[in-house]
Amino acid sequence: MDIVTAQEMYEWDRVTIEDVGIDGAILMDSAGRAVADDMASHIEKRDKIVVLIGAGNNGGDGFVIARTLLNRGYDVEAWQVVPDEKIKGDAAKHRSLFLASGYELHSCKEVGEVKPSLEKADVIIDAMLGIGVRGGLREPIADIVQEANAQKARRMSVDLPTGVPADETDEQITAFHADKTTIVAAPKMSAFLEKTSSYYGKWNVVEIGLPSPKLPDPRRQVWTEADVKRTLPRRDRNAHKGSHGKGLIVGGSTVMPGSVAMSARASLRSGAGLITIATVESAIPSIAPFIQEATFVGLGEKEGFACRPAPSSLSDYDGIAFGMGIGRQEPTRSLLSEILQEADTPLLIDADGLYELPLDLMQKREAPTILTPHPGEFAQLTGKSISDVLARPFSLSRTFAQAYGVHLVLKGPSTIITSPDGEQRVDVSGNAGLAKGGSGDVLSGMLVAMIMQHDSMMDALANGCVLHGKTAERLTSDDHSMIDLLASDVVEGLPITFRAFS
Ligand SMILES: NC(=O)C1=CN([C@@H]2O[C@H](COP(=O)(O)OP(=O)(O)OC[C@H]3O[C@@H](n4cnc5c(N)ncnc54)[C@H](OP(=O)(O)O)[C@@H]3O)[C@@H](O)[C@H]2O)[C@@H](O)CC1
Ligand SMILES: [K+]
Repeated sequence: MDIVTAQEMYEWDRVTIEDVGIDGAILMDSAGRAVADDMASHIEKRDKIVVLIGAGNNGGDGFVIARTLLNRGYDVEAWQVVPDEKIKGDAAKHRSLFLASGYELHSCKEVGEVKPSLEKADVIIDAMLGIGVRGGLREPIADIVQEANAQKARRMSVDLPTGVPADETDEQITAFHADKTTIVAAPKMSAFLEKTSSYYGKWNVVEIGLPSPKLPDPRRQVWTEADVKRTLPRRDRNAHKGSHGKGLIVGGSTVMPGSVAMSARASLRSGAGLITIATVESAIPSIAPFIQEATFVGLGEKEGFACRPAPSSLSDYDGIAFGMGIGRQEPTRSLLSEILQEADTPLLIDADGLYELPLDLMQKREAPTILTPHPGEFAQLTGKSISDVLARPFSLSRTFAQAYGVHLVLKGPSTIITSPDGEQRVDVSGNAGLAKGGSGDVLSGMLVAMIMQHDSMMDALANGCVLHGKTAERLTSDDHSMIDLLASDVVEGLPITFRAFS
């Protein structure tokens, strides 16, 4: 499922109308009818429905939706919240069709006129503004949004909640707070951003008749369960332990010995053939009983933290993860520098490994490098503030991944995975149960296993993220709550997820 910016959506409309020749008013009719069909499945015939209609094409969709629902016998009051002369083009055409069909159109210049209807409504449909919003809301729309947000009615938005821009934004916004949004054709970026996603409520996308083969590829998509099922490698009957990769997990310290064990276990539960843990010599006896399937390499240590030299024969491994519980001390960072220069296999760097990362060495690597920061770690890597990262995760990820030639997994409620050439995939699985210590260690372990089994790095990373999130979702819907779920529960929940997906 592609994710678009406003500009990309306008280009899709242009291609459809100008290049393919589908009439704009017909397209609007298809869009409005598709949205009406979707909303009708959430509305009862006895519900009092108010449709709020703005001046642009979002309002045009609103005229089609109101007419379609009235044709089907729903109890609808249509309210135009802008002066007649503002309505132009295809929207004006659908306004005429609405009136010519014999339906009543109310209009208001200020919120007081529509307020009694909003108070009586069971459902408020917002077709005031879509991707064309610019700047803060003007009156009377600002007041109407506030009034609608204060009602008990179910709020449903067409394409976007009014006031939410399609794209990344630094601005503070006031917006319609939808319980449900029916998105037209493709989700817009703002559905995945911290500041704006909550305004959408539950959302889904309706198909409106755009010609897929002709639409420019935004190179940004939601990675769905179906995508995982399609791309997850199948196991060959003749496989042996070497077929699925030898992985090396470098991490841990005397004060944090457990995280490497968790990563290793997650890696093995995700199909890695063999896993070696490289950790400080003194921690091995305490870790080993918890992970009988792994082999160990002892690292030299200074005051409990790992130091050079790196494990010999790094090239024997098919994938390496570095950083979990390793600490941020200088000797540890020298160890990473050595590994960055010597490892000619995919290298994933997480957690403490991301601290003061030598970016120049990363740029020089020929084998893939994968970084898995959360927003705080990414802010430190880019020199931005966390709020900048949360406001512009798509653009900052793309710029960074392209500049340093890395695969970036920017973790969050919407995890954004970016390739060195700027392709992006978004994983929306998971829940607040994952916001715990150890979740990142589990994900890193899973990703190393995925990298070793997939031919495509992007498939590996996106599949690993979705399988991680889906496991948490399943566990919190069955035996656990988001409060008690532990990272180790996720590891032990992996078998059922893999059975469901493969
Ligand atoms: N091609 C098609 O037919 C298809 C179109 N589609 C639909 O069209 C939508 C995009 O339509 P759009 O481009 O007309 O923009 P839209 O969001 O309606 O807003 C423009 C109006 O808002 C006004 N306005 C702006 N900012 C404002 C503010 N802060 N406060 C108050 N007013 C403000 C602005 O006024 P102006 O600034 O021009 O005076 C103008 O009148 C899209 O989301 C989808 O629903 C799809 O169905 C696919 C097919
Ligand atoms: K809207």
